[in-house]
Amino acid sequence: MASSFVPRTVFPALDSLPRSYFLGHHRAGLAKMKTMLSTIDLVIECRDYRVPLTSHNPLFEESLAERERMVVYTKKDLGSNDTAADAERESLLRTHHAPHPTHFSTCTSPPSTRRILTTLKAHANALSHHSLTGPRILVVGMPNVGKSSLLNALRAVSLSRGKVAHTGAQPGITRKIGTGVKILEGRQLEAEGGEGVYMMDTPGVFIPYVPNAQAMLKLALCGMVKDTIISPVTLADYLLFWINKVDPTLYAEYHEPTNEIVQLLEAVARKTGRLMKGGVPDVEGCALWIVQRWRNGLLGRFVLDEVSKEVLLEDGRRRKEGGPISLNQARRADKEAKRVISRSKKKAVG
Ligand SMILES: Nc1nc2c(ncn2[C@@H]2O[C@H](COP(=O)(O)OP(=O)(O)OP(=O)(O)O)[C@@H](O)[C@H]2O)c(=O)[nH]1
Repeated sequence: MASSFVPRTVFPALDSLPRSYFLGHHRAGLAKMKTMLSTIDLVIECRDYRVPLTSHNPLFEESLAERERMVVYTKKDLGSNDTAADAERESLLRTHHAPHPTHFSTCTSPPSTRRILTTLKAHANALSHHSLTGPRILVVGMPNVGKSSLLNALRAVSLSRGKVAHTGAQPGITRKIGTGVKILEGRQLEAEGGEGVYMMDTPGVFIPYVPNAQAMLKLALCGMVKDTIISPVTLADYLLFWINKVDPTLYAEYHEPTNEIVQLLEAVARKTGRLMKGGVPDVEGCALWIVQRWRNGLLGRFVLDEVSKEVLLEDGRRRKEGGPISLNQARRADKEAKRVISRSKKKAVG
């Protein structure tokens, strides 16, 4: 019965879970970004609002530190429905990133895009005295965080132009650094703006070493890791763990509150007709389906990282102690990721 249901307070440790997804094109993309820095005026670093701490990739600060930076938390609409909690979270994150400007974006919300454009204009106005061609911006972030969608949104709101960057539900849609795309006309700037403000899309770059299995699960749940890397049932189980903490009635149309993922998935299979030969429930297919529903905001909207003054302080301290990550370490992580992917492919074939 719902009234006697007790959600799990801890998720199993899962020590064997892959912890790396740092691929060759991530490393190559980052190295190229580094060589381009002298032609860049501003780096926009995107992080996912649902995992504001976990989606922080230290590689960007280390490799692109010489340039001014703006932090944009994407997919704000998928984060929460609690206005007071959002306001507090946003204020803490703004203070945490100061003096870098921080924005919270929903790619389909013109007001949030306009706020970013206002900051970009101010930045460009301050710069354009010494730039002949106009300011250049690089947008960086983890895979699937919403970089291309942000670029398209800025261009649509500012110039009423259509989509130029490819977007998609899986990570790795953008594989190469794009040519500059205009997001502001020179005449939209107060000072001499040259040809306008151009933005370059970049491939998503994953964190070389994910500190623990829970962090990997959070990143995978938010879609930053290909769905073939972690078993869909494990991912769905992690989602169920979170939904039960937030509101177990979110899946009431399929099952009463439960901590048993297979029970829930079988109920989903029966209800939605996802059955295999002989009427066997397609548990894996249903696992992917419910994860996808959550990613689309159809199974609750909530933030997976706790954000408080203490947590932010502790996170900053831990990262400082962790020291910089060299590209050699990243290369080793790249090899490890390839091993993990090849193992998971073999498993899928077997
Ligand atoms: N709900 C919601 N979905 C978003 C938002 N921004 C992006 N998305 C979705 O997130 C997915 C990934 O977006 P992309 O813009 O392709 O992400 P990316 O960072 O360019 O991805 P890579 O190619 O892996 O680097 C797409 O399905 C987008 O529609 C947002 O603000 N809200």
